[in-house]
Amino acid sequence: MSAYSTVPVPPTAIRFDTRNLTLEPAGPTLVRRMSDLDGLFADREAWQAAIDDGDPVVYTVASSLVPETDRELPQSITTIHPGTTAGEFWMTKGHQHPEHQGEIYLGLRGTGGLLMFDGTETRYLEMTPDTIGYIPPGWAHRSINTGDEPYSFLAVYPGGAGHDYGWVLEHGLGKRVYAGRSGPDLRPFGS
Ligand SMILES: O=P(O)(O)OC[C@H]1O[C@](O)(CO)[C@@H](O)[C@@H]1O
Repeated sequence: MSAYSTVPVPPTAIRFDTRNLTLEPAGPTLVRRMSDLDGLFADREAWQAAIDDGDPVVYTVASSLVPETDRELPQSITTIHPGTTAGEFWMTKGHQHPEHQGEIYLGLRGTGGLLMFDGTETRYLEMTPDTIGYIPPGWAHRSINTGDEPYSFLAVYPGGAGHDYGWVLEHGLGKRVYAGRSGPDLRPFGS
């Protein structure tokens, strides 16, 4: 038997409840409030006002029991609540994987966007239920709820990839996504 086949999770059936959008056996659930998104929305005053007004939950990430460790393949369901901050759609913090590795997202419910940036080029994918968004190695990524109901998607990613949030704070993601008259309005990051 390979040394890798014994740690840390044995072959396991993970139940994906498509109605309640849960994974069982469940791992930790991460809750990100507005105050966790410091420095990410263009309008800092509007961001602070939302915190003062109750610090709403912007998104949750519910993981299965597979851990974020090297060679493992964790899964999680992210749900971003609908909302805007000074017109900018609510979104995940966004990160780069320090160990450049790919990742897939499967749209489950609601409508969203997958914004990717490689340091030069920006790509934006519309995400609806049954769309698989592919994030190639080396592309920082952020998800955005572009609808008026919660947007949920399943992520599957290499457990050793890591999350670099500083890179996104420093470089942005090339664009910002605002609520336009007829859908998402992508504006240059620095505008
Ligand atoms: O790490 P962030 O940018 O807060 O966003 C969370 C997202 O990242 C992941 O943890 C994995 O890339 C997803 O499960 C989740 O959608």
